[in-house]
Amino acid sequence: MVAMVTDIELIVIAIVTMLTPGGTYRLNYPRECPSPMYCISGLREVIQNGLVAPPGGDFKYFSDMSSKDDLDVIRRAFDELQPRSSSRPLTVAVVEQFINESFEDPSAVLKPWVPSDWTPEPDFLQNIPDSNVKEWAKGLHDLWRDLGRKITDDVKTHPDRHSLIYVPNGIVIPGERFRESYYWDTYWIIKGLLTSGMLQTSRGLTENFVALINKYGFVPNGGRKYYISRSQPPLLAAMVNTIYETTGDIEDIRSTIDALEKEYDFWMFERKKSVYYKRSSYIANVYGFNAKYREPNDEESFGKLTEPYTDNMTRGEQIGFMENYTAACESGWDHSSRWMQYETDDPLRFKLESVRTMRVVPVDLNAYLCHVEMLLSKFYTILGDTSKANYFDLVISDRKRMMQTLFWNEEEGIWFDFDLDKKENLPTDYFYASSFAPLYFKCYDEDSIPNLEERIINYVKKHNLTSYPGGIPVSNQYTGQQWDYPNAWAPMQHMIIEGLNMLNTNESKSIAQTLALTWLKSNYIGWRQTGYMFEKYNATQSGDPGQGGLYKVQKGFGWTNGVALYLINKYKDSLIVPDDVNIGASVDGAATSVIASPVVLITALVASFGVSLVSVYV
Ligand SMILES: OC[C@H]1O[C@H](O[C@H]2O[C@H](CO)[C@@H](O)[C@H](O)[C@H]2O)[C@H](O)[C@@H](O)[C@@H]1O
Repeated sequence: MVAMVTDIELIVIAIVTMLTPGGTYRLNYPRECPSPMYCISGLREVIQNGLVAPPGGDFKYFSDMSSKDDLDVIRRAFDELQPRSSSRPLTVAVVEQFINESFEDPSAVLKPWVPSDWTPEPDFLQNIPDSNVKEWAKGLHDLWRDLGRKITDDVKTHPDRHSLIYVPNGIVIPGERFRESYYWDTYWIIKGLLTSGMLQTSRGLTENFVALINKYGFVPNGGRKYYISRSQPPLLAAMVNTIYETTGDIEDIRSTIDALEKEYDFWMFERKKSVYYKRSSYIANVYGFNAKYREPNDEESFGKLTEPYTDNMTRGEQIGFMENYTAACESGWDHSSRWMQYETDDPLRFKLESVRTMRVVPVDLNAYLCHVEMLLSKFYTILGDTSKANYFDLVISDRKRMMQTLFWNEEEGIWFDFDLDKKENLPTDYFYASSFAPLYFKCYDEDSIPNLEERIINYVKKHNLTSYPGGIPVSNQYTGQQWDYPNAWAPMQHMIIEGLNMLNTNESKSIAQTLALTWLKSNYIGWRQTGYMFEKYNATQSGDPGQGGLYKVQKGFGWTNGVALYLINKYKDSLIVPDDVNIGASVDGAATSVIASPVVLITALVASFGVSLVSVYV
């Protein structure tokens, strides 16, 4: 029987209220300046108007700089510079000099950090049979030293001077412009760290998130104040569980449980929707943003990323756009056709201007939260609190019923997002990697889906997922956005490979292995050609980095390395990588080029997609 909304809501509110310290749900919202340079009036406008250019053309750099003195002092100094008459205009040189004198490079407060549990020859390397793979795995393991950072004490003592949020332990960053920690990336980073035997570092990362939950009530998108109006996919419980499965140490649970429940409350109070469908009501979760925290357009790039889209909008439209844009950032899928108008006759079809994230009930978010509920039940059972464990069991069965009704598509044999306006699934001929989230997180009732294994395998075959040389594309729609075709992302490969593996049939395991080997081969070729690991790849060309979106493809790269290390370790006995890779190919002109110039590469990419590439910073 499906409970009516009022019943479920009453139960959820009563019990969550009962569980919340102090009896009521309260979200802290410190009014903080998103970033120092952003809060010097006049300077902010000068930057927004593009009078001065940041290094690499990336305005996020300005938001990441620290002020050398208290903001009031910097403000006064800037006021002094303001032209008193048009005969003394504020010139580029004057502003540049002011920025140089008053602010410092973002790296000043993020010191390179080699985690103390990093060792040159971790155990897992010894068991890799192929020598090329072994050398590559060693190179990946070494990258933890490049991506480790420690936040200096100045950020703690003078928080107003920095956009960075102080956390007590070292962090592992994704790489390049992403020079702070990111929430959901860290789940896959931890998969790799544990492969590398770095338990203490992994625990430190989860402790940092616990500190953020204690401060804000949730984990912000990333470790900067300009990210505190939104979170990212809630994977902290899954991180804790991954650590607990390695250690079996109950302390790993005891020390995080209160924060995990507090975070769960955030999602259940701040990101909840009642959905009335087929004469019943359900509670589901959607991505959104906290207007209480700040204006929706206080984002990190001084409006430079969104300007082209909002220029011709009214103020009201701009606010609606920014709310949905920010909600898309919270999903981690920023940006994607998943959140846009998709009707074929809509002139705004697949245009970022039409972003409507808050009108979509996302299948992956609900699978993540279902998993949180399962883990809270598991953790409370381990801690001996049966009444809380029972409560979460109850919630899980409602969650599964909701997911079966709103997301499961009997014709296609997989789960899809639900459109709140149309009251139906998003078009089922569109492929999105997120459809596999309930499989990976086991959020379904086996009794309600006969032949699940066969259904899922048929779906994989229908979309020829094993046929892509560069990994599974995140979607089958081309929009020029980065969470769309032909980009292939490490976290999605991991989720699909593991989901198929867990189905535990010979065929599903063999497909999982094929997908894993293809992905690793592509990562390896890219690495050999350029010397880098990338944030995303091109599904259509083994070894090529991904493209499109609002910033150029980033190197580093935290979650890609984490997934590669994890999969190398799992498939080491079948993994053989090619010997004859052309070494030295160029990616956006960064590496030494002996075979292709950037122009040749871009021309080749354009030819293979049949469309022009969209990128603000390329
Ligand atoms: O500045 C643009 C966006 O950059 C981030 O998103 C992308 O990188 C993150 C770090 O790897 C990743 O978690 C996310 O899935 C990517 O789309 C940032 O998280 C966004 O909020 C931001 O708008």
